[in-house]
Amino acid sequence: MGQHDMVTSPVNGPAGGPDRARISTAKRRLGVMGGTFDPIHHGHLVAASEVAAQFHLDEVVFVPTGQPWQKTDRRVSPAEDRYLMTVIATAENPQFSVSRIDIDRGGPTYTTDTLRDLHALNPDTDLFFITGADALGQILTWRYTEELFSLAHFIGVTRPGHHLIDPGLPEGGVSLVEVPALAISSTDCRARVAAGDPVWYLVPDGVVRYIDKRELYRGE
Ligand SMILES: Nc1ncnc2c1ncn2[C@@H]1O[C@H](COP(=O)(O)OP(=O)(O)OP(=O)(O)O)[C@@H](O)[C@H]1O
Ligand SMILES: O=C(O)c1ccc[n+]([C@@H]2O[C@H](COP(=O)([O-])O)[C@@H](O)[C@H]2O)c1
Repeated sequence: MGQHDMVTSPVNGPAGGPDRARISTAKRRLGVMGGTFDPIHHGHLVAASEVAAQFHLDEVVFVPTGQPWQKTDRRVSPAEDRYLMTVIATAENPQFSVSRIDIDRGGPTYTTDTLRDLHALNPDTDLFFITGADALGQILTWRYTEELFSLAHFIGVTRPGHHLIDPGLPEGGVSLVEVPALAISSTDCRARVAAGDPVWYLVPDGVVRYIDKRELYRGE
């Protein structure tokens, strides 16, 4: 049996007969939480945790963007800072992991590349790409969408201030899911730090300390 195979509950045979264990070849279910994470905040973490529970995911991998090509109108923190904040934020949850694939690939980050690489690294795995309502609304502007939608099932999650609607993905390609509403954004966190306001409890404690130590977002 391969490492990803799972044994389902045994199916009982006829009364008095032998039990027969039914072996399923169910694929591993990997959630993918892509984001710029500048900084990562509790809105991201709650969305990933809730989707993992609702969709019976085995794991959620957080994938910080390398170069978020649609965010050229703003300063984006170095990838290593965003990566380390993501590692700190997810470290205590054994179901969460972080991947450097988008950072190490170099160049602009396209989710089609992300999902292709994750398939190569994780055979026999179904991918579930998690997006907030705002990102889902923009998905038809992403690159290589003709391949994108065949690589994963997309899960759009509610986000305060944004309407959650299917932007017209191929039939069965997207699920819309309600998650606990946290009106937190990275933009607001950066603005608060720049203004000298606290971000305690908006981001994990370790991320507050990292922002402070690295003097991120000051003077922005
Ligand atoms: N509070 C939230 N609730 C649900 N989903 C969220 C929330 N914040 C972000 N997301 C989703 O998480 C993913 C990554 O988001 P991102 O890293 O760009 O954070 P952000 O808060 O939207 O950042 P910024 O304010 O800098 O644009 C996107 O799919 C986004 O829609
Ligand atoms: O593939 C694309 O062209 C594309 C364009 C914009 C955003 N994305 C992905 O969407 C996720 C959220 O991005 P962002 O910019 O809202 O942090 C992240 O994984 C990005 O790589 C992907």
